[in-house]
Amino acid sequence: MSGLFITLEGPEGAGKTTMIEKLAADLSLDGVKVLSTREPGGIDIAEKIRTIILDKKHTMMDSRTEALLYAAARRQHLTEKVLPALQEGKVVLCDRFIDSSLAYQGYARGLGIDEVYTINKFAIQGAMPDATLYFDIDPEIGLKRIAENAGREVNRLDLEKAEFHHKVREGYHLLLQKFPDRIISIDAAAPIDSVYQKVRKIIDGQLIQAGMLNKG
Ligand SMILES: Nc1ncnc2c1ncn2[C@@H]1O[C@H](COP(=O)(O)OP(=O)(O)OP(=O)(O)O)[C@@H](O)[C@H]1O
Ligand SMILES: Cc1cn([C@H]2C[C@H](O)[C@@H](COP(=O)(O)O)O2)c(=O)[nH]c1=O
Repeated sequence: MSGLFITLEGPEGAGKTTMIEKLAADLSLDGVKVLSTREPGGIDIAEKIRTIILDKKHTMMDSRTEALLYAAARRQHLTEKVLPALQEGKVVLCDRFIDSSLAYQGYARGLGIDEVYTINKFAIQGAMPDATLYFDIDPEIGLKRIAENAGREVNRLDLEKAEFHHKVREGYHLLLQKFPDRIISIDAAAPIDSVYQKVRKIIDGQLIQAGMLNKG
């Protein structure tokens, strides 16, 4: 049996981590086997790559180097953690995946969505998510949330100019048009409970469709 691969995407502070934590807890209570993980990271090699990419001192990092490092971290995380969990029939909830590279490196950095997609196709060998929840938020609101979250360390990407963060959002909007069957947009400016209700409804629909949850 193969599991279900769900990715969560969006600009900084959109609420992805908050939603993954709630979902993982509730799905586990419903008897669904869940793996929650994140990119870049989730395993030792990829967490080390994350430290290199997000280090605030690395202001000299070339955009293509950045795109390749994200793709390398993705490859290792996918083969070492995500694919084995899917083979065990688990629901994998992944905080960021290929669409982050397309929006941040492809569009906001200006490398080109199609070029960055090409290197990522090499990295993932067809392992695209079954569904992607995109948390849409004005970057000013997202960055304010992060600034108010004492536990969240500020990283190199957070420190980019406001224009960059607006381009990230624009990039995601282009991806909604490019992948309309896979990416579902959610208004992330709404209160946490209302965002979560929408998320749960979408995930339940996916689980029922995949025969992994019986409801009512
Ligand atoms: N819908 C919401 N309304 C208000 N605050 C929220 C909402 N969702 C999350 N938050 C708060 O915003 C902050 C950022 O949320 P979270 O860490 O979940 O975002 P994120 O998308 O994972 O961010 P990043 O990817 O940049 O780390 C947290 O303090 C969280 O409690
Ligand atoms: C996977 C991926 C991530 N990014 C950026 C997005 C964020 O600014 C950071 C990750 O930090 P978070 O707190 O875990 O969200 O990295 C990117 O630019 N490209 C990618 O492929």
